[in-house]
Amino acid sequence: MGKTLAVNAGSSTLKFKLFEVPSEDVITSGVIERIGLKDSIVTIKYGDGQKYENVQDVDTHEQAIHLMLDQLLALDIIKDYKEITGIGHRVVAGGEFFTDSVLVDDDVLQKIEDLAEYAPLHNPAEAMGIRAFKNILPDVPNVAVFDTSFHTSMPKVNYMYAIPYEYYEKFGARKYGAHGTSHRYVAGRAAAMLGKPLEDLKLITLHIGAGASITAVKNGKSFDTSMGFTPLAGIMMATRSGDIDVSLVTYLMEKLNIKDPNEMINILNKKSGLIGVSETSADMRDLEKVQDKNEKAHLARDMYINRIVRYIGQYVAELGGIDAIVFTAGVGENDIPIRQEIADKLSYFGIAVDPEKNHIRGVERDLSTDDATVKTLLIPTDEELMIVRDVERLTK
Ligand SMILES: Nc1ncnc2c1ncn2[C@@H]1O[C@H](COP(=O)(O)OP(=O)(O)O)[C@@H](O)[C@H]1O
Ligand SMILES: CC(=O)OP(=O)(O)O
Ligand SMILES: [Mg+2]
Repeated sequence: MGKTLAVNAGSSTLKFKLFEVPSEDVITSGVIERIGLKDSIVTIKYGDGQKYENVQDVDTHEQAIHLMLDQLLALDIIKDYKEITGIGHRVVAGGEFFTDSVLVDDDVLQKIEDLAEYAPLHNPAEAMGIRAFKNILPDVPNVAVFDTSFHTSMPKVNYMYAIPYEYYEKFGARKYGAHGTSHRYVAGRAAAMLGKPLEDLKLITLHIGAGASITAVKNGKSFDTSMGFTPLAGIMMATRSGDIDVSLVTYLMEKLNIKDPNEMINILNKKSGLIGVSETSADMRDLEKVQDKNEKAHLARDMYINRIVRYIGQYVAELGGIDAIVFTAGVGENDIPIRQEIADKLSYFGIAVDPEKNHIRGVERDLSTDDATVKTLLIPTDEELMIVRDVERLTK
C-alpha cells in the first residue's frame, strides 16, 4: 500500500491527484486553473466530499506547484510528504526518444529539458515540477509519462512534413502530436461504452481545452493527430494560432520589426487563438458571456468551432468512415452549446446529438440521438489515472 501523486501541468492549469495504490482510490484531486491570467481558481477536493476553493492570482506553474504542496499539508490531506511513495509527471514532449513512460534519473531529466523546443509552453514547467519533487523527496521514484508516446504509432505518411527529408533525419523535424495520454484514455473508455473491442473501432477523439488537439484513432492506435512538431499546430486554441501559412511568420516579423524568431513564435503560442482574435479573453467561458454584444468574441468562437469541424472532416476521410467521436477536456466536457453546434454541423456524417442528453457536464454519457449512425460520446479525461498506472507498472 502506498500513495502515488500524479502531476499534470497543462498550459493554463496544474492538475493533480493523489491515489491510494494499488486500489486506485482517489484521496484528493485538485486543479489550479487560469495560471498566468487574473483570478486563477484553486479547487481541491478531499476527505468525505470536502472542497477547498479559492480565487487568487497564480502567475506561474512554479507558484502552482508550491501552492499544491502547501495545501496538501494545510488541508491535512497528508501529514508529511514522506507518505507519498511514488510520483508520476505528465511531460508533453518525448520526441522520438521516449516511446514509453520512464523512471526519471538525471539523464532523463536533462533530456526532458533538452526537448523544451518541442513543447516550449510545457516541458520547462514539467521539468521544474520534477525537480521540485526530487528536492523534497529525493528517495521517491519519479516517473515521466509522455503525451507523445501514444502517437508513436502514426504511419510515416501522416507524421512526415513535405520538406527536405534530411531535416527529419538530422533534426527530427516531424509531427509528434500531444495529449496522447488523454486520447489513449478516452479511446479505451469509448470502446467500453460502445461494448466493442477497441481494435475494431475507428474513432475521432476531440481533446479540446486551453490546449486542444484532435486524434484519428484506428484500431486502438493513433493514426493521425492535429498537433505537430510542437503543440502549436492544428486547431485554434486558447492562446495558440493552430495551423497558419508559415510564410506569415517571416512576413509579420518584417512588418513588426521582430528580429528574434522566438518572439514571433511566442506571439503564435501565447497571444493568438481565442485571445488574439477576440482581444477579450483566452477563456471560452468569458467569450460566451459577452459574445452577443462583442463581435470579435463571437468571431473567435465561430473560428474555434470551424477548425474543429474541418479537422473532423479530414479525419473521417482519412479513416474511411468512423464509429464515434468523443468530446473531452475543459471545453469538450463542459461547453454544452459548443458540443451541440459541432455535432449539428456534422449531420452529413450521421452524427446527431440529442439536446436533452447533451445537457450535462463532466460525466460519461452517450449523447447521440437514437437514429444517429455515428455515436457522439462525452468522456471526461483522466490523464492522472493513466499516469498513476504507469508509475505502478514501472516501480513494481
Ligand atoms: N463551463 C465551461 N464552458 C466553456 N469552457 C470551459 C468551461 N469550463 C472550462 N472551460 C474551458 O476549458 C479550458 C481549460 O481546459 P483544460 O483542458 O482543463 O486545460 P489545459 O489545456 O490547461 O489542460 C479553459 O480555458 C476554458 O476555456
Ligand atoms: C499539449 C498541450 O497543449 O497541453 P495542454 O492542453 O494541457 O496545455
Ligand atoms: Mg490538459
